[in-house]
Amino acid sequence: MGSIGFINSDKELKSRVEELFEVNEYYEIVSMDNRHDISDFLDYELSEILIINFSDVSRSLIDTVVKKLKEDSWLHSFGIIGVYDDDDEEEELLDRYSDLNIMVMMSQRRLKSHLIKSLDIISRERHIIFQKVLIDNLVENASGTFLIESDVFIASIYASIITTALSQRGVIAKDKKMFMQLVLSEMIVNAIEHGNCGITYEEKSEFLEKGLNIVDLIAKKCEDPAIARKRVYFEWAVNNQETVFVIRDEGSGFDVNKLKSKIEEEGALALHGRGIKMAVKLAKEIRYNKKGNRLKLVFENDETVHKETPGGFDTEEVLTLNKGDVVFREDELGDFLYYIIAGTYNVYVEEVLVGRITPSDVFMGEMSFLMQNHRSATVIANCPGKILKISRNSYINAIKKYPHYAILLSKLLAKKLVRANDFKVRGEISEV
Ligand SMILES: Nc1ncnc2c1ncn2[C@@H]1O[C@@H]2COP(=O)(O)O[C@H]2[C@H]1O
Repeated sequence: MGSIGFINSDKELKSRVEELFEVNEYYEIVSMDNRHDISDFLDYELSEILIINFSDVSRSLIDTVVKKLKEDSWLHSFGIIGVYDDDDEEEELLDRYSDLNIMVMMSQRRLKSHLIKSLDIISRERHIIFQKVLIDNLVENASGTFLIESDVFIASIYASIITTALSQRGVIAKDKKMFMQLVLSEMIVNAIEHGNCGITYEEKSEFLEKGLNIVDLIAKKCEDPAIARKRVYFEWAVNNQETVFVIRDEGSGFDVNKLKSKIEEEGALALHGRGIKMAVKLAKEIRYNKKGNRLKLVFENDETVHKETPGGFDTEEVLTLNKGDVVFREDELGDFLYYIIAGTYNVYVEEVLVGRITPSDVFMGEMSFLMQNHRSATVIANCPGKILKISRNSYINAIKKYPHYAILLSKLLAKKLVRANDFKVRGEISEV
């Protein structure tokens, strides 16, 4: 996962966060409290996760991140874990920084219980998120299921993982991402609260009126092992036209007709949270099963969204390939580098399969491109795919403008080498 950047100038918070990482061998944290270090870190580490203190008095630190993102949002496609102190309003912060890919926001109180836990989930599911390790194919269907425990914070992480992936794939517009994330996370929270934990609206209101937090009510319910064992099943499937989500819980359901008539009576669904209100606006279809413990939401894909490509290459030619198409042949002169938008590709040397290239490699054809000589292998599309053809001139110009493109290419080559070593040792084609 590489280093995780922590942007913050609050000394007390710094030591609290670093303490959490000390006992964890898996992640390495780099704390930064000045613009210069942040700039360098973002350019050269190309980190996947940043932790940002959004209550930082030194706002210019956050502005540095925003500026970098504006320069090249493809290169800096990291997810953000936001922390704030209790004087700040989470919703206000989310609104203010809606351009940033905030995967989860947590108050400083929750750091101990949720920071490492959130990182673990993002790290486990990272294959479906980050642009540079993106899912194989734009044209093929993709689907998956998450099993979610009764933890309200975790719900929002899963919702953001999937909406981040959809937005990066160009399935939903960036400005819609935040709303879809909110809808899904509220629906999952409903399934946890009212489904698995069996909390009634009356019980919830009573608890809240006492000034208590719903998180504590859920924790209290989970003292019963039978409730604690229950999970929410969050399924997603995306095809060329639409994205379907199914949220199912293990509770006893509720009277769907009663909800329907309440909805008709109250028009704007006054009694039911912002999640349902937004879902009604955004979704093409919302359907509960009879029992009321399974919700299906269908969203139409946004056809007008352009999938992000690396900055500086916007005018290059996009090639569409079919299975079996030859991208280039061994020994040809290699003047172009290819950015992989979609598809998987087999690599043959003297007709022997030696490797497989996927979008996680980001580029292909970099070897002869860099060394100005002949292609080291023949590359053939393994399924329908899309690639961006980048000329030497364009790449060199991009490096002049953003020197870290050179670092990115070196990092990718190093990864490929690790994989090739793996292939030599184990004789199998693995994904790094
Ligand atoms: N063993 C390998 N595993 C994965 N990709 C490879 C391997 N060997 C060559 N390639 C890729 O195939 C490309 C063939 O053309 P290039 O030599 O320009 O650049 C090469 C790399 O992008």
